[in-house]
Formats: sequence, structure tokens, C-alpha cells
Amino acid sequence: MPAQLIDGVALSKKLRGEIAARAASLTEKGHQPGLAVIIVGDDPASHVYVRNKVKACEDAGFYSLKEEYPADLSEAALLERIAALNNDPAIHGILVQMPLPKHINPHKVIEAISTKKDVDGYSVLSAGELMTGLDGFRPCTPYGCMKLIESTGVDLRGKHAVVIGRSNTVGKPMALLLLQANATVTICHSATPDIGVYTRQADVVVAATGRRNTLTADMVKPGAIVIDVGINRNDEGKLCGDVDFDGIKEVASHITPVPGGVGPMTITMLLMNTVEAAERVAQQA
Ligand SMILES: Nc1nc(=O)c2c([nH]1)NC[C@@H]1CN(c3ccc(C(=O)N[C@@H](CCC(=O)O)C(=O)O)cc3)C=[N+]21
Ligand SMILES: [Mg+2]
Repeated sequence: MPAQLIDGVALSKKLRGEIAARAASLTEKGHQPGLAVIIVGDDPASHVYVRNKVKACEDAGFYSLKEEYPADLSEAALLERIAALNNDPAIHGILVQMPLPKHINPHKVIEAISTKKDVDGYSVLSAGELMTGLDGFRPCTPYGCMKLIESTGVDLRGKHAVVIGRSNTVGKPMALLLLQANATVTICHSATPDIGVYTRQADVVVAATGRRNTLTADMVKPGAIVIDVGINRNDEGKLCGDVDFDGIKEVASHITPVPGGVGPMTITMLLMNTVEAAERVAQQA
């Protein structure tokens, strides 16, 4: 029996409706949520993502500020812009689109963003809050993956979850969120000799390697939930994920498509973190 599709567009639509209602109520009280997105350089894919983020903000009733800079912007100038946005009361969230040009140190840039406005959840403090179970902003992609898993109605307690990939933005925070939901968690990565040994025992697999066909049907336990974080292009230039969707959909119980799975949810959780940031400010006013 083929797997059920986990529809990230439909779930996003539902959540964005709830976010828009929270934004409207904040706006009424004079605290319209505001997100600043900074993009440096002219990477076409990055510009597409940023355009989608700005549009999502506007659709949710946020104030949206997009700042575009040429690739030769100095690190000092970027840090200065972040300092100004940290002090701007109309802005509740600051996102600096990655990757940055090579002459700019991304760690320095991320740490310059006020923790109260770190809606990407990329800073060392946000990472520490996640690790220790404190309130803070969760990185949007793994946070969105958790919502997609929750939407299946399957309780993670005691389940075996396997994360493939160990990046600071996806794999590592993903593993911590699954652990917080009481799953038994395994992290596989490029030095794992045989990933299938682990994934064949998994009730949930999250693939986040940035490589096509990281996960194939023979590596999946029948009835597993498969979440595909990858955004790759196949030989025909078509968007595809890290998993062999056509093969795995015959084995898994639930699977996310690419596009239309994790991608839209990443943007939705960015909106969620930003509305949350604005609510925290409003509560203190
Ligand atoms: N500071 C920072 N924060 C980020 O969150 C961040 C970043 N830098 N740099 C790049 C990655 C990538 N990312 C995506 C967001 C949405 C889609 C998305 O909406 N994807 C659509 C398809 C889009 C298309 O057609 O290309 C989908 O999967 O359905 C994809 C990728 C956020 N990132
Ligand atoms: Mg890896």
C-alpha cells in the first residue's frame, strides 16, 4: 500500500492562518510583527528563497524589510546594519540569508544578532537553549520537520528516529528536538559505513545530507515515516530531495514530497518564530 503524503503546503496554509490571526491581534495593539531579511550578493537561488520569505511575511500581515547588498559589502558594514536593526523597535526578527560571501565570517554575523531577534535560531545561545530545554528560537527547518511528524498523529515516545546529516542548521538541532519528544535518536553521517543498518530499524527517518538517493527503499522499514529535507536537482534539472521518493512511497507509511514538504514549513516556522518574538515584546510593553 502506498504511503500517505505529508503535505507541507496544506499544513503551512493552516499554520500561516493561525499566525496571521496572531499578527492581526498584535497589530491592533501597536505591535505589528516585523521581519528584516538581509541578502548579500547575487546567488539566484538565495534570491528566490528571500523573495518567498518576504511574500510569506506580507501575506501574514507582517511588516517586511528586505535589504539587498552587493557581494563586496564589508563585514563591518554588515555588522553595523545588524546593530541598527537590533535597536529598531519595528523589527522583531532578523534573518541574514546564508551562505555569505567568503570574506564575511558567518559566525560573527550570527552572534551580532540580538538573541531576542534570532528567529533563525542559529546563534550559540539559541543552540544552547535548545540543548538544555530552555525557551528560545528553534531553527526553522528542524522545527518544521517536527510539525510535519506531529501532523501524522504518531507519538514519538519510545520510537527510534534516525537523522542522516549533522549540520548545525538541520541535523544536530533535529536530533535534539526528536530527543526532546522522547524518541531514541541515532545520528548517521558521511563517516557512517552503512547507513542502512540504522535506517532499517527506524520508525522515523529524517534525511538531510544534500545528496540525492541518500535513502532508498531497501533502507526503509515498512511503515516508517520519512522526512526529506534535501533540495537538489536531478539530471533533468528537476527539483528533488535526498530520498528516492518513488521507491520509498511503496514502503513507508508517510512521506514528505520535494517540493511541497519541508521547504514551505521552513518559511512557516520563520513566521512562527517572528510572531512569537513580537508577542514577547508586546507582553513586556
Ligand atoms: N539564514 C538562513 N536561514 C534559512 O532558513 C536559510 C538560509 N539562510 N539559506 C538557505 C536555506 C534554504 N532555505 C529554504 C527555504 C524554503 C525553501 C522552499 O520553500 N522550498 C520549496 C521549493 C522552492 C523552489 O521551487 O525552489 C519547496 O520545497 O517546496 C527552500 C529552502 C532556507 N534557508
Ligand atoms: Mg553529513
